[in-house]
Amino acid sequence: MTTASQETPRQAADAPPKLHADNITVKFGGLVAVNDVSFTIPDRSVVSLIGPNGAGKTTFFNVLTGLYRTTSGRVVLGDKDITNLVPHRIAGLGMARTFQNIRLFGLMTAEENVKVAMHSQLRSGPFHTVVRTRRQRREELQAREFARELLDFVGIGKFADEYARSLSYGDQRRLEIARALALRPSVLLLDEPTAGMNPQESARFTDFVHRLRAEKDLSVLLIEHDMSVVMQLSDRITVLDRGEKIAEGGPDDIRNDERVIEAYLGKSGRGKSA
Ligand SMILES: Nc1ncnc2c1ncn2[C@@H]1O[C@H](COP(=O)(O)OP(=O)(O)OP(=O)(O)O)[C@@H](O)[C@H]1O
Repeated sequence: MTTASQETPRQAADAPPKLHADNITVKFGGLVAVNDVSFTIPDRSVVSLIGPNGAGKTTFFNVLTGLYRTTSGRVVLGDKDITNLVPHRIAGLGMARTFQNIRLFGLMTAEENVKVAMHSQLRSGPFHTVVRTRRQRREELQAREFARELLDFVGIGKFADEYARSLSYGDQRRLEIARALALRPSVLLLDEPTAGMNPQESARFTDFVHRLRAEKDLSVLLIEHDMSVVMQLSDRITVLDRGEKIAEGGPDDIRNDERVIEAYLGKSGRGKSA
């Protein structure tokens, strides 16, 4: 049997879709931020969304996670139509995300941050919060164990009792991922996960995503500006420019695609930032 870790990128890219977005258009007044973009995330694959500044990547991401509404088009997760559902419903159905700007509770410990994320999934209701029942105590214990397991998995188990704000930048990013994993997602969306990391942290992060994919049964969608991270991690890359999908393929196809080179460098070769 082939495990996820043994799959070649090509096999992973050909797996059945875990998520598909069909003909997504998003308009802000007169501005078309995303124009008729279709896209799939194959099961247990790493897919990256790249493009110059203002290409529409974040807008597209926000539509997938329910933060923005589509003007038209459809998003399907597994076999469920999730178009324009509210973010917590989409998260509950198996799509978790991290944010470009870290969103942690600085004055809570790392473990507490993960447990807060888990809270929506605990079964005990308000009654059990007032009257501590055996079920509630059991759930708390399980939540604690699962939080510790996730912190170990992302490599910051030894900081479980530290305040989130006292962690290094790279470790805060790891904590964000632990919080997202607490939702037991089938699709994990990472918005510029290496932003602000130094080269060593980025390299460690790349290894970590390889492990994530090998050991957790999930697909990853990445918005990332660091091309070496994108090229090392992605089974498939989708390129947006000015709201349009201009290319899609494996790292080698994208590296050599004329339209992509032009979108990044401009016809005259004057650099646009990635
Ligand atoms: N809430 C909003 N209201 C109005 N315009 C918006 C909104 N969000 C994004 N836009 C516009 O939509 C376009 C696409 O922006 P978006 O942030 O999705 O691009 P991006 O590819 O993520 O860029 P970056 O790499 O700089 O983050 C831009 O012209 C942007 O100004």
